[in-house]
Amino acid sequence: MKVGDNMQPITSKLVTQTIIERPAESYKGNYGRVLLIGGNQNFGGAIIMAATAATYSGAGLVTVATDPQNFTSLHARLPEAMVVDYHQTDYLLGLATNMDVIVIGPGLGTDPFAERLLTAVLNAVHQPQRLVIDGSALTLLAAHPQPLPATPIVVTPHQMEWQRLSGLKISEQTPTANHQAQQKLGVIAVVKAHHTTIYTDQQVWFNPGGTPAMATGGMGDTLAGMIGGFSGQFTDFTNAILSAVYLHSTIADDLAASRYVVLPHQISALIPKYMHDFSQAELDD
Ligand SMILES: NC(=O)C1=CN([C@@H]2O[C@H](COP(=O)(O)OP(=O)(O)OC[C@H]3O[C@@H](n4cnc5c(N)ncnc54)[C@H](O)[C@@H]3O)[C@@H](O)[C@H]2O)[C@@H](O)CC1
Ligand SMILES: Nc1ncnc2c1ncn2[C@@H]1O[C@H](COP(=O)(O)OP(=O)(O)O)[C@@H](O)[C@H]1O
Ligand SMILES: [Mg+2]
Repeated sequence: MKVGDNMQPITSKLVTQTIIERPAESYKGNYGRVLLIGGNQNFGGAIIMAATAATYSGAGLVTVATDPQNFTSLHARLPEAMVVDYHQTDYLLGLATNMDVIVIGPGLGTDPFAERLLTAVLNAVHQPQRLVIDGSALTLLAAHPQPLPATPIVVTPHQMEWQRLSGLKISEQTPTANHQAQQKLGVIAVVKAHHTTIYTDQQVWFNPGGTPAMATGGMGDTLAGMIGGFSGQFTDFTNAILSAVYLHSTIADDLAASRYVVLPHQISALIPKYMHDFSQAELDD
């Protein structure tokens, strides 16, 4: 990725300013109610990894709407998460309306059920809920374009999902072309790659971190969960997204110093420690 002249790096200072120390007088309701929707019968791991990342990122309350077959395996690793059968659409939409953040797509699949569920959720999301669209939900959106809710939205495609969504072949995905495509979509775009780039209406950012040790299934599901967890806690949506992208690769880079591959759950396990360190770091003047 050629660094365009108008691209800004995400800096540790931005992360330090975003991940602030928690006031003592607070409770879980202050730290975001996050709903994650995905995990069909083949891709249960995706939503488990996303929910794990959201929980370890400090979300106040995490609910997972998934295939019931995943309930036991999810609770085996993440008793903190509440569950709902994503086939119970009316009940799920009732829950969704009280959520601060909704993450949809990890392991969702692209069958007709998934398509109907995505449409139902997109029609139900309302201001000021924050929406993270990842994985299969992006592939579905590209195949079946539909109006997006008027609320803060971020999409987190890898380069092939971005090709589907933007129409830009991977070889054409330059910062300028990506920015134009993002402006047309009217959402924040996190285009994941060796150096992930992030596009908002105002600015193009690039993530200085990243290692090929991250090239393993579940790494993007984990990022989607981190973005969801951060978006439920930090006021500025863009800074929450940028901080999640930066921390995701910073943890991986540190682990990759002594590991050939970094596993998604290894990153999630370290999120609380890294968030602590950034919340304590002195703001360099
Ligand atoms: N353990 C699990 O349950 C996992 C489930 N996953 C879920 O599986 C579903 C499908 O996601 P996938 O990304 O696997 O499948 P996709 O069909 O979206 O993407 C895979 C295809 O895109 C191409 N591709 C992907 N990234 C590329 C890149 N950077 N450059 C060039 N070509 C690229 C691959 O060659 C392949 O043809 C998603 O819902 C995802 O969340 C994956 O996250 C993997 C782990
Ligand atoms: N060579 C690489 N260098 C840096 N980061 C990488 C590399 N390969 C993959 N990643 C990161 O791993 C993640 C892959 O996302 P994705 O393909 O959606 O994974 P998933 O299998 O979870 O869907 C992205 O955050 C991407 O930036
Ligand atoms: Mg993915």
